[in-house]
Amino acid sequence: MTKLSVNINKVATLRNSRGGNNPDVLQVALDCEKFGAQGITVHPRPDERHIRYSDVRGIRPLVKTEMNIEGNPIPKYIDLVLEVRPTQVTLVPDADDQLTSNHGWDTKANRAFLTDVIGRFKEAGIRTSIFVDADQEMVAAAKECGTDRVELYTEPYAAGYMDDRAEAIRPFVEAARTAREVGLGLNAGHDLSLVNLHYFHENIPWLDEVSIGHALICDALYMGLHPTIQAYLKCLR
Ligand SMILES: CC(=O)[C@@H](O)[C@H](O)COP(=O)(O)O
Ligand SMILES: NCC(=O)COP(=O)(O)O
Repeated sequence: MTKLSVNINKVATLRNSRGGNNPDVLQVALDCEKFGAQGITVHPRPDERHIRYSDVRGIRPLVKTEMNIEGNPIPKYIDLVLEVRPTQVTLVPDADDQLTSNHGWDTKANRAFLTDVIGRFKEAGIRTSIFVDADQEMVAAAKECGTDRVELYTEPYAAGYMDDRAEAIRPFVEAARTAREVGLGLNAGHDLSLVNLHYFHENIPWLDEVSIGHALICDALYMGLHPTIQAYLKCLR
């Protein structure tokens, strides 16, 4: 079974645009679960322009499914994750001022650093995942860092889907096979949508989790949050 984890960063971005607490990010997290989401993802950035560190602390006790915290393991992020103890932490190599995530880790060049950070989170009983490009070498090297899972960065798949979806999925199937062979769990995310999700899942049915935010929240503007979450779940059946 592939779990759908809803990334609620975009809801926080909307709230932050006016100050105040509308929409209420904590309530949206609860409602996503009520409407069928099997996890909640947040990605606090150092400048807190999307989800805030205080949101992460507020959401943790409310989430009854799985909580996934994504981000660059700078010291204050590591402290937050160890304090909040989510189900899963996903390490993403974002620069401070990056608009959004746009690449995975070089797991060979950063092996010592990643091994150390992964070890600290695993010691605290937190499942770990490393954000990687669809590159078999990077997936295999992620295993050597001691992580439980990898998350494949799917933006290139989403970008290539309309032109030639068979070609766009190819490196992802290869990377996913490597993950399975070396015994890593498998997540995926970034720009997955109602257009491209079903084909992705059909080709990689052993996926453990997808985390989806931007397209899902956009769809919810038209369809409503409950029908939207149900539509995404249908793509994963
Ligand atoms: C790692 C990843 O792909 C997501 O966490 C994504 O970066 C979230 O995007 P925003 O923070 O831009 O909403
Ligand atoms: N890890 C990917 C994620 O959480 C959501 O990415 P996106 O759907 O907002 O592009």
